[in-house]
Amino acid sequence: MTSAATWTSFIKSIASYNGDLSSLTAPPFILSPTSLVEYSQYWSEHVDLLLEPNFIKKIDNEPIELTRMIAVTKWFISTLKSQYCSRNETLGGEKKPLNPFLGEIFVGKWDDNSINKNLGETILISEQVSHHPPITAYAVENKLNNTILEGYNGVRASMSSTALNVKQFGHALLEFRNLNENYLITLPPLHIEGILAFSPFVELEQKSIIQSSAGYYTIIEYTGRGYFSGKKNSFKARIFKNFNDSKKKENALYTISGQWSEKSTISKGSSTPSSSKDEIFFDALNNKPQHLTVKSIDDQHPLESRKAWLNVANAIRIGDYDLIHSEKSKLENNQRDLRKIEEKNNSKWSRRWFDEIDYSKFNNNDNSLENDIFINLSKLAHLSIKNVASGVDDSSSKNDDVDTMLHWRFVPENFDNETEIKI
Ligand SMILES: CCC(=O)OC[C@H](C)CC[C@H]1O[C@H]2C[C@H]3[C@@H]4CC=C5C[C@@H](O)CC[C@]5(C)[C@H]4CC[C@]3(C)[C@H]2[C@@H]1C
Repeated sequence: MTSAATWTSFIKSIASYNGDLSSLTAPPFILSPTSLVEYSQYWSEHVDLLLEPNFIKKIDNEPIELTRMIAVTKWFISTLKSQYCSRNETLGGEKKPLNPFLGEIFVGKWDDNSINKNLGETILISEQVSHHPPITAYAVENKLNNTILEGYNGVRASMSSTALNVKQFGHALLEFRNLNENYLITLPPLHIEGILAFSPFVELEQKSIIQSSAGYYTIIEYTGRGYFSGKKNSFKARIFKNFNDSKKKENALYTISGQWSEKSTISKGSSTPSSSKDEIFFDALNNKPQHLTVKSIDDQHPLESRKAWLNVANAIRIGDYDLIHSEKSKLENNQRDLRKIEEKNNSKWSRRWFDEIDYSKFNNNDNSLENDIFINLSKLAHLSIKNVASGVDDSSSKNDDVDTMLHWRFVPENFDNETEIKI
């Protein structure tokens, strides 16, 4: 069967599809040899921008916290091309990632000489903390500058007539511990366009926010081709003094607009910057991503993603469907056996470097609440702390049918005490 015919039959098979993406058996040519647990690296392919707020000096008539919020917004915009376009660049289009098994890990580092900015070593720690539903937790840590980004991500998907709609769950927390300043970052919904046209690609939609502990609040609105801007991967970001000011666009202190996969410009105030006369904010075409260094497969632990999936990834690369199926089945059967043993022993897989924190246990008079940066930043941004889709505000009716408040948190001492896995 030609791949176009296979693709058409595949599209028919998912027409009435809703829910867990991993249950899809996609044809081999749409499969990526990379596991979803590796996608955490896309948060830090511009390490210099991630760490920049540590080096900002106060400029005249502007609070330094505002200058830092502009820098954090620039770093966040710089992550989007890697997050959502890297498969187009390397594989010719969006692909279906390998579905990580419970406990699958991915570690790597951006060492000094790769970015030669005397920033010190930055490490990536990523762990599949849940298989049903798939949830990846991650941390990016730079000890020299006492800076850490941690977060987790889960997705829920549904098919419309022409696109796959994806809601993201989770959030990211960026902590500058030398500055005693931190940020909450929410994740935008997205949809996969071009599925019927047999060349799928991601387009972001609606909005995501960045909330600073200093009060500053950035809202980023996404549009794509066919919207008023007409260009794919478009966005408009507005930086406000705080959440309440964001109710009126004219309160914006800065406005940034353009394409997150190409160029964007920035101007003071609430007017939309023009690409001609205003200052370039970020140019994704001329800022190549900094790729992290990963140990060779021989030096990897069996739980490390590229070692665990090696045979499946090689089968995908040669497009041998039967071999993909047989190698994948070996790995999945091994996982099923592990779960059966755990069930028999009434034990469960222990997460290595992350803990699931139940925030519903904290009540308002519990003193451990005020030091939790997620609680404080969510309050400033008026965001729900329930397990609703990322960025849902605390007054939304979407909260009514969700009660749980379970969020994954990095446990640095677990990683510091790690003996088996080397970066
Ligand atoms: C639905 C039919 C089907 O399987 O078609 C295959 C198509 C390639 C579309 C489905 C897959 O598209 C992939 C895109 C993936 C997202 C890309 C980037 C990110 C950001 C990262 O920080 C977190 C994960 C996330 C949201 C990926 C989640 C999984 C996505 C949607 C893949 C789809 C299975």
